[in-house]
Amino acid sequence: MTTPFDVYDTTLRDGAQQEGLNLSVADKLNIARQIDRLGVGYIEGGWPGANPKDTEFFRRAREELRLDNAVLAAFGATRRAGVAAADDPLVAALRESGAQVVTLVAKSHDRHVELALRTTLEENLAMVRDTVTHLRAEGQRVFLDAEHFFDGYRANRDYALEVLRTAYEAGAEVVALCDTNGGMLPGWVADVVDDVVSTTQGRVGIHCHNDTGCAVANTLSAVDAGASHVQGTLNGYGERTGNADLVNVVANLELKAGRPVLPQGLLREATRIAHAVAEVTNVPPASRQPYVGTSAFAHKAGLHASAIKVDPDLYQHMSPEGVGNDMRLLVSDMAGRASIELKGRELGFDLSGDRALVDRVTARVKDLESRGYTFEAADASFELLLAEEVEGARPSYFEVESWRVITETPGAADAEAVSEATVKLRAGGARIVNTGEGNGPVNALDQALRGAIGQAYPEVAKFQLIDYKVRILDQGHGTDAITRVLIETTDGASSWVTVGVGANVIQASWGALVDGLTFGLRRAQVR
Ligand SMILES: CC(=O)SCCNC(=O)CCNC(=O)[C@H](O)C(C)(C)COP(=O)(O)OP(=O)(O)OC[C@H]1O[C@@H](n2cnc3c(N)ncnc32)[C@H](O)[C@@H]1OP(=O)(O)O
Ligand SMILES: CC(=O)C(=O)O
Repeated sequence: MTTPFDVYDTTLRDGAQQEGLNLSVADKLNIARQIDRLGVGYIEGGWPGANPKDTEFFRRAREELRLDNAVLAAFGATRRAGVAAADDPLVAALRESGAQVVTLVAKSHDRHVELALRTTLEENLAMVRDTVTHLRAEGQRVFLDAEHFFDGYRANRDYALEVLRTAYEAGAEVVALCDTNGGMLPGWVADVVDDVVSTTQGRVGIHCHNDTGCAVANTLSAVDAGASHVQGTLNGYGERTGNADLVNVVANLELKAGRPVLPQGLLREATRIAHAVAEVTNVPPASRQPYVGTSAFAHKAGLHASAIKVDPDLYQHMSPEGVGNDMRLLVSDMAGRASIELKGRELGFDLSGDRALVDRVTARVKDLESRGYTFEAADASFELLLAEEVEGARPSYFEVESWRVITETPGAADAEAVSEATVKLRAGGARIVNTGEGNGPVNALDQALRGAIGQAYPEVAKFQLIDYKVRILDQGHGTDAITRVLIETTDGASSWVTVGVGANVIQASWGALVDGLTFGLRRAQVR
C-alpha cells in the first residue's frame, strides 16, 4: 500500500495569526471555498472554543460549507494539566465542532513543558495520550502538531521522540513536526526528519515558519527526507514572517519534483485562487511572489525580451499557464526593440515589419522615461503613445482650450478647504465650459473634466478614478522637484493606469487624467 500524501492548509488558523489580518466568519467560509478549489486535502478552519468567531465558523460550516476536495480540520490544544480530557471545555469544543479531523497542538520541547505549561514532562505525555485517546474514542481522526519540535529535538532528543511515540500509540494518524520559531535551515530539517521517520516508523508531517526565509525550502527538504504531509498557508500568511507558502510548496512538488499532490489540473487555478484570497483578506498580493505574483513572469530587460521573442523558455523557468499566471512584457528605459515589439503584440499591434517605427517608439520611451515617465506601471499611456506612432496621430476625442483650479478656505483655522475647477474644451462639435468641485484640486479637476466630456460622450459616466499615486522624483530639489502621478481609472468591468509628469503636481495629475479618459473612450471604441 502506498503512503498517502496530505496537502494541509492552515490559512484560516495560522494564516489568521498574521499581524493586520482579521477575518469575519463570512470571510473564512469564502476563503475555505476558494482553497477547496485548489484541491488540498485538508483545510484547518480555526480553533473552536478559543473565540466565538471560530466556534461560529464550525457551526456554519456544518450547515453551509460543501467542500469537493478538502476535509475540514479543527485545531486545538491538548487538555490542560491536571484536568481529564473529557472535562476540558476546549477539548469539548473540538468534539462538538463537527470536524472529522482534529489537529492537536502539543508541547514537544522539555523547556516549554516546564516553563510555559508549568507541569512535569510525564504530565505532558499524559496530556497528549489522554486527549488523543479521548477524541479517537469520540470518533474523530487526530493529527498532532508537535510544537517547537526541532528546537526540542536539539535540547532533548529522547523526550521529543517520546512525545511523538505517545501520540502515535494513542491513535494519531500523522504527527507534524513544527518549526514554530522558524529558525531552521533545510539541511537541519532533513537530518531531523530522516531520524524521526526511521526511529518512529510513523507518518510525519511538516509545518514551517519563514523566519529564516526558508519555510518553503525546509518543507521540501522534509518531504525529501520522508515527510508525507505538508502544512502551509495561501500567500504565506502567518504569525510573524508567515508560514510556508502552500502554493509554492505544491508547485515545486508537482512541477519540479514530478510529484503530483493535487487532483490533476487544479494547480492551474493557483494564481486566481491566491489573488481571490488576497481580495478577501484585503492584504495586497506581493507582486514578486513566486509562481503567482504579477511579476513572476514579467520581463523588463531588453535582452530578455529579445530572447523571449524567439522562445519564452529562454528566460522563464516554466510556462506560466502551469499555475494559471501570464507572461507580461514591461516597457521601460531598459526596453530594447524586442520589448517594444512584444508589448505591441500583447496590446494588439503588429510592429514586426516596421523597424523604423519600433526604433521611434523605443527612442520615445527612453526619452520620456528619462524625464520621469514610467510605462511599466502605465500600460494605458503606453498604448496611447503606440497608437499615436502607428496611426499617425494621438487618439483624440476632445480638444482642451484651458483649465484652471483654485482652492479656497473660509478663513477659520479648522475650516475645510474646497477646490473648484473650470475646464474649457471642444468635444462633439461644441464648445463646452464646465466647473467641478472637490475636496482637493485633483478631485475638482476630475469632476470638471469628466462632466465636460460626458456632455459629448455619455460613456464617461461609467468611468471612475479608483487610485491616485504621487511620487516626487528628484527629492534634492525640494518643492521644485519633478512630480509623477499614476492614476487608475475603471469603467466598472476593467481598469487601466495612466501616467502624468510635471514640475507641478496639478499639471502632472492633469496629464494622467486626460490620458485616463482618452484611453477609456478609445477602449469603448468611440470614434
Ligand atoms: C504555535 C501556535 O501558533 S499554537 C496556536 C496559538 N494560537 C492561539 O493562541 C490563538 C488562540 N488562543 C486563545 O484564544 C487563547 O490563548 C486560549 C483560549 C487558547 C487560552 O486562553 P487562556 O486560557 O486565557 O490562556 P493563555 O492565552 O494565557 O494561554 C496559556 C494557557 O494555555 C496552556 N497551554 C499552552 N499550550 C498548551 C498545550 N499545548 N496544551 C495544553 N495547554 C496549553 C498554558 O499552560 C496556559 O494555561 P494556564 O492559563 O492554565 O496556565
Ligand atoms: C502549531 C503551530 O502553528 C506551530 O507550532 O507553529
